[in-house]
Amino acid sequence: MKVKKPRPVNLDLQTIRFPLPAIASILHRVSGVITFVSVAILLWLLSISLSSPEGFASAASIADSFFVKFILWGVLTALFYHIVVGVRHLLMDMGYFEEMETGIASTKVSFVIVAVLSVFAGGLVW
Ligand code: HEM
Repeated sequence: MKVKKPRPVNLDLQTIRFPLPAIASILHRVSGVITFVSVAILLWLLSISLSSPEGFASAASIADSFFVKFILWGVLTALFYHIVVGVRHLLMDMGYFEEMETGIASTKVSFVIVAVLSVFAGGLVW
């Protein structure tokens, strides 16, 4: 079929403005992937720590560096983000927050909850 008038096409990602719920959705997928990868690493660390008293000591020394603590904090923040925004997603599946205004408001509330939990995660790690 031939289109008479060419339709406007904008594939330049740098000029597309995403609404806040769209950004939250993309980050939710990213946080899911981070959680998926980190589960394997955390299980490996757990198995070392449970293997023997020496194993526990070496797992504790691995987790003692600033770099590893920073990664652990990031992993916990990604997990909290995934859970909080995931619950919001499930509420949307039930029919809540489907309009643009409530969608944006619930996204902002989710971000604030995640920020608080992220500070809490920092307290746990350090
Ligand atoms: C080890 C734990 C978890 C892992 C590795 C994980 C991983 C993922 C990944 C990779 C996705 C993206 C799928 C996609 O966008 O195609 C996803 C989606 C989702 N996750 Fe998780 N997840 C975990 C725990 C949870 C928890 C505790 C919740 C609780 C609310 C949750 C809620 C959701 C929801 C609602 C979606 C669908 C989002 C959508 O349809 O766009 N997840 N998860």
